[in-house]
Amino acid sequence: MNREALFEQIQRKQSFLCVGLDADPAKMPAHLNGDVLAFNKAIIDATRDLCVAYKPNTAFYEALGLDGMRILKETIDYIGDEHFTIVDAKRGDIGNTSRYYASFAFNTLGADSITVAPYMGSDSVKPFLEYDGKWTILLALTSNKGSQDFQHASQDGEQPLYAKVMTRAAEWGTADQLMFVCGATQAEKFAELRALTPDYFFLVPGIGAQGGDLEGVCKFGMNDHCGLLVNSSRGILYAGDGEDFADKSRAAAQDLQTKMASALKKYLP
Ligand SMILES: O=c1ccn([C@@H]2O[C@H](COP(=O)(O)O)[C@@H](O)[C@H]2O)c(=O)[nH]1
Repeated sequence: MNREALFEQIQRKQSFLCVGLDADPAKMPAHLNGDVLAFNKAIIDATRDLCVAYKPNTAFYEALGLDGMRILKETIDYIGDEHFTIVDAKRGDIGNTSRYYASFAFNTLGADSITVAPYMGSDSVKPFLEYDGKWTILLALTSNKGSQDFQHASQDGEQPLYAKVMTRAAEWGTADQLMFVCGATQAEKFAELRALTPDYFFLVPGIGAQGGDLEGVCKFGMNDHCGLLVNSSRGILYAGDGEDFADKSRAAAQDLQTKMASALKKYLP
């Protein structure tokens, strides 16, 4: 899916919501007996018209063993082409290995994008960027407390690491093939992040359970293509735990979509 098609979908649905598919059998409603695929399908059916993207985090599927890989693939197939799909795997290795991480996400799973860690530098990221029509989503300023350890640090009075990552990576990939992960818990930095990379989309996790600031993210992070995909995983998936869990998930997604529709009216240039 290209940037224009993504923006068209955002405008049509008045939503830039990404539903995170972090399916945890221990948190799923008891009556599903741990059937992760049935759970995912029910969540997808309940939220399709309210979101523009889905983000399965591979950790939850890897933990299920061989069956998890099948469920991950069947989930992505079930989502279909209308939505932007993000394989949240935070990959990145020497180039020869990254090529196979990229092949898994794009050829095997058929996803639109994969999250990648920038720590190993340009040759570890470039194999992901070689796929036409696919996206690399690079970790820039993550939502967790540990982002303070390295990402906020600067060496010898230079810009902080997150800023260096964004500036350098924008030389490797255009705004039509590269996005950045910027956590909603870092909303006070969004004006700076947007100034560093005016045209790029940001994948923004951290609202809901992690306490991120949706309004701040929208106010300082929106660009003329919206430029934001805001993710919620637990806040939507586990809004209910009874037979009506999908209705509860829909209500949680609807609440976010309503807020996003007002933010688009207020902040879309
Ligand atoms: O900085 C980051 C990068 C990735 N994540 C992932 O996003 C979801 C968030 O889940 P919630 O339940 O909505 O908190 C999860 O898959 C994380 O691994 C992130 O949180 N922060």
